[in-house]
Amino acid sequence: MKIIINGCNGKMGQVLTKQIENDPDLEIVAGVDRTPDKYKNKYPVYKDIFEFKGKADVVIDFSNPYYLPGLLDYCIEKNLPIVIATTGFSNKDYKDIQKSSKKIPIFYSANMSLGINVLIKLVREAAKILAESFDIEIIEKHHNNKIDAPSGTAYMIANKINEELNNSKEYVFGRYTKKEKRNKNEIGIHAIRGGTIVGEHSVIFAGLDEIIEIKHTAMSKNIFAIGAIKAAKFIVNKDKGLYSMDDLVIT
Ligand SMILES: NC(=O)c1ccc[n+]([C@@H]2O[C@H](COP(=O)([O-])OP(=O)(O)OC[C@H]3O[C@@H](n4cnc5c(N)ncnc54)[C@H](O)[C@@H]3O)[C@@H](O)[C@H]2O)c1
Ligand SMILES: O=C(O)C1=N[C@H](C(=O)O)CCC1
Repeated sequence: MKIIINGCNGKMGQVLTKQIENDPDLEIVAGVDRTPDKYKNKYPVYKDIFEFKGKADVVIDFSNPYYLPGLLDYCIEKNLPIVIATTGFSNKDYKDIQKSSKKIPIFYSANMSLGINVLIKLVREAAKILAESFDIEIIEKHHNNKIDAPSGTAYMIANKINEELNNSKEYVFGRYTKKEKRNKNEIGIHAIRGGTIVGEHSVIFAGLDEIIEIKHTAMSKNIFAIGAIKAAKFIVNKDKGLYSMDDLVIT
């Protein structure tokens, strides 16, 4: 499988490079990054994906939302499947991803780890039982180089809980602007940034005299790269459409 890595000189791009280079079935044919000379990669790196004239089977993207329009245009023009792992997208970006998936296969997940996707399954079940009488709060922690907040994963967890509750919840980000008591219809979402924290997500169900906390801790970035490779192997021969971890790990 011939792969283009978009954002290849970022932290995730470099972890993904190592994982792919250890798999004899995979080949990186090109990388794309706005700082193409930052590392001595074994593959050519371009500033703009349209500069690559060779053949590829799939694109894996760990970069920045700024890249999205060009990336989708390229994949549609070449009829290439794409795995999008970038976070921090706007509502318009999500609509563009959905629209593009009517033409090409797109796999999107804000978190490629197996663990977070099992956590989502667990918190959906818990929310079904507890939402009437328990307050739900999400806390995420990441390293001090992360640009977007709250994390794409925190949004994804909140959206899945809300889906389970007929979209009855509204999101409250931090509480410093609020001078009133907590409303029952809220999901609070809180972001912490510091040091080299790879990624932690806790979902807290707080009730009368009892608390349930369901937590995932990422111990290395390898879990995201391994998940993205699995996603690439999964969509490479799929028809156009929008795919997610639900299709890959949760049956
Ligand atoms: N889905 C997942 O499982 C998962 C896991 C980890 C990270 N991420 C997401 O992946 C993205 C990348 O994470 P990272 O830690 O590697 O970040 P990073 O900042 O280390 O890397 C991003 C790379 O993209 C390039 N880039 C950024 N903006 C650009 C622009 N405007 N034009 C061209 N190139 C640009 C940068 O040069 C950099 O090399 C983030 O959105 C992060 O949240 C997702
Ligand atoms: O390191 C990051 O940046 C991460 N971003 C994703 C998110 O925003 O949810 C997934 C975890 C790591």
